[in-house]
Amino acid sequence: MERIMDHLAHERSKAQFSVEEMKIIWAGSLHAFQVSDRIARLVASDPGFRKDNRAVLSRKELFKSALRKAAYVWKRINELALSEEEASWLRFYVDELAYAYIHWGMFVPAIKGSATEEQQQKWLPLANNMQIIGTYAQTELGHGSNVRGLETTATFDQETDEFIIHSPTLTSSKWWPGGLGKVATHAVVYARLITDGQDYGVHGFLVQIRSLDDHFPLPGVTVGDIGMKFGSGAFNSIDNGFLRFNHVRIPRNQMLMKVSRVTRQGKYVESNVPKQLLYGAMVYVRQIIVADASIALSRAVCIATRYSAVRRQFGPPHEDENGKGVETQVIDYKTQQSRLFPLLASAYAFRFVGEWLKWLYTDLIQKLEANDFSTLPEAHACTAGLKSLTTSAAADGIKECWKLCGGHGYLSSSGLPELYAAFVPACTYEGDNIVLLLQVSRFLMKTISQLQTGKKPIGTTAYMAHVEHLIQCRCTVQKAEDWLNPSVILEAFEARAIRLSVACAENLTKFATPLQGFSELSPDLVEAAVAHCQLIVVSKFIEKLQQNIEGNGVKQQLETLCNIYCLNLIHKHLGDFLSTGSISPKQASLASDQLRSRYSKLRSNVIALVDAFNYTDHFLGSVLGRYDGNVYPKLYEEAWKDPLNDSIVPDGYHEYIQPLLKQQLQNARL
Ligand SMILES: CCCCCCCCCCC/C=C/C(=O)SCCNC(=O)CCNC(=O)[C@H](O)C(C)(C)COP(=O)(O)OP(=O)(O)OC[C@H]1O[C@@H](n2cnc3c(N)ncnc32)[C@H](O)[C@@H]1OP(=O)(O)O
Ligand SMILES: Cc1cc2nc3c(=O)[nH]c(=O)nc-3n(C[C@H](O)[C@H](O)[C@H](O)COP(=O)(O)OP(=O)(O)OC[C@H]3O[C@@H](n4cnc5c(N)ncnc54)[C@H](O)[C@@H]3O)c2cc1C
Repeated sequence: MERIMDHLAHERSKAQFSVEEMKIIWAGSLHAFQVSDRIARLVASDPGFRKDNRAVLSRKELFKSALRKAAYVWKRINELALSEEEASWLRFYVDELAYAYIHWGMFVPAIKGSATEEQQQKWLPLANNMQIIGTYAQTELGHGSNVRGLETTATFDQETDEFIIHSPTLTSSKWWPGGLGKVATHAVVYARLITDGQDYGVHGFLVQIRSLDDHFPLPGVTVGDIGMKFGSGAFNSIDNGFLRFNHVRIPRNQMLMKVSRVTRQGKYVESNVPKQLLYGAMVYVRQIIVADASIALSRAVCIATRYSAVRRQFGPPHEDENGKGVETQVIDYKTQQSRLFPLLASAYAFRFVGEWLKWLYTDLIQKLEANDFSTLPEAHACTAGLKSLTTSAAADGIKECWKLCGGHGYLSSSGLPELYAAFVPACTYEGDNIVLLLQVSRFLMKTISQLQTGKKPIGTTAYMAHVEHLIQCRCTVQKAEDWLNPSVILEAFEARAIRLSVACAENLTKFATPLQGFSELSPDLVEAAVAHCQLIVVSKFIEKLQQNIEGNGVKQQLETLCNIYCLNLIHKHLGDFLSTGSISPKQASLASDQLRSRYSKLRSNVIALVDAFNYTDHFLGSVLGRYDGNVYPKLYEEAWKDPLNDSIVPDGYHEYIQPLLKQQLQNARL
């Protein structure tokens, strides 16, 4: 036991940079680090936030435990008079999916984004004080991705000045909203607005669904939970629900009227803001999900990295720091490094692109407030594309981390199965990842077509202004070290992205209609969108390195991580880089050489690099990822805690094992 604890300490002593400074870089600022660190410790030390028993709870127990914790969170927020920032850190570190995620993450943002000032004044205080609990009811049984295809209707009744909310078909039942099944009292419901016999498409409405007195559904409302979901804990602590309306009436002023409104006379009036703002909550949440992706991936990487340094298999016996003969740490196998280190680099890359996306979103909101809608299409494309790219990579990465931990990774106590089950739906919710990439490709094709009209591309598409150069330029790499030059890397990624996009644009012209072309070429369009989004991540990582980064050795580590992120992408997408002529086969081989050399350079720093995430053992929730590396005794301890070990002889022995054994014995004797 001592040896293993010493072992991680030895790993930490090898770090060539200041972990404390890296923690600040990871957190985003000294202030963010201090607040998050304080709240993380507060949660970890409070037995009310215990979560190590989750895997063995039944669905009902799990749900009730999540309700208890959500109420306790609210109590602590008020008792400690936490600021909004501190409260959101508290909810984050409690790490239990419950209705509060949707209430704060979607219901409140939907009101902020789509309600008028007057409506916000009425509803936000109620929501902010938890006098009502809200959900976001958009998806239906029959339609999720195709929002325009939603069937729920909101028909204006001029006589009573009300909307009648109705579910005309089974497929129009709302299906999936979190917190809806058993908890929410109110919902932002997306329904087709019909007035004067005309259908104006999907709009948002604020609908009360349960009584605030006895919690029973209001007349005309049928509501319940949609059932168990993937994994044992994960999303099963939350009540994703179904909801059907039978001519439920709401006052006219509960239509969210920032984008358009219906007058007392039933006239539909559009305001000067683009109708896409109705989808504003999705832009907001997609940006948050990118940050979630870096957190989920970094958790998994932290577990797999620490465990890989503890775990030893095979190899000629080495001498450890105490001169004892020991086997090889699995982290020293080059295959382990080539699977793990790019994931570590990706966690950092996603962190920085998430930081930038948050800035982009804040900038968008400021512009929208000044009635400047010019950056909305780019913000939509960036949030959609990066949500897709980072969640797909993080979900795959978590799965890989679990395999990197061998058999023990499959144990619930590793924390990895539940992390995977909790995160993998991020590839679907807030927009299916392929559907979102198709939105990006639509934006790219539009940008390319506008190049011919002389319109200057801006922001993340600014590189397209250099299309003539990028289409024919040749990569200048001659030796492996040349791959460490950021401008060389950037140009290779720009060339690959624009060449894929331009090829799609040219191929689209060969079809009878754009619709037919988009449909036939959609796999290629998705690849072009991925290339563009990867370029964004690469360029934001490189930009981050151009900032003033303080701390002994910190910048050097980030440079190595950035190189690994970029070179590994080249390695994985070699087909694209070669087929577009963005690099040559010889340069690809030099990139692989350089990648191997970067792994060796990173090796002695990896434990410190995952320490810089500053995750408490409570938050990590993993025996394999423990800070002290004391894995084996704790695994053994955890095994004893399983309910099956409550009794020496299991329940069922007398009914099913003993009679069977007896029967077989008797048969043998006969
Ligand atoms: C361990 C970690 C745990 C983390 C736990 C977190 C908690 C989890 C909570 C999960 C909550 C989940 C909630 C949900 O899922 S809510 C439902 C979300 N639903 C979707 O995302 C649906 C996806 N579909 C869509 O977004 C759209 O319908 C789609 C964009 C696909 C529409 O395509 P369509 O071709 O029909 O286009 P439109 O006619 O609708 O659009 C026309 C133009 O509008 C532009 N556009 C589209 N969307 C937006 C937007 N959001 N903002 C701005 N602009 C937008 C589109 O590009 C078109 O523009 P152009 O005409 O200029 O091309
Ligand atoms: C855990 C979880 C929580 C959720 N929470 C909420 C919530 O709080 N509120 C809410 O309203 N919704 C919620 N949702 C629903 C979620 O937003 C939808 O499931 C999501 O938008 C995907 O839509 P879909 O299920 O209709 O998938 P579909 O669109 O039916 O996708 C099925 C397949 O078809 C493909 N596909 C679909 N359209 C196209 C196309 N045009 N081109 C190419 N391929 C296509 C997809 O790529 C996918 O492979 C939640 C879902 C999950 C899993």
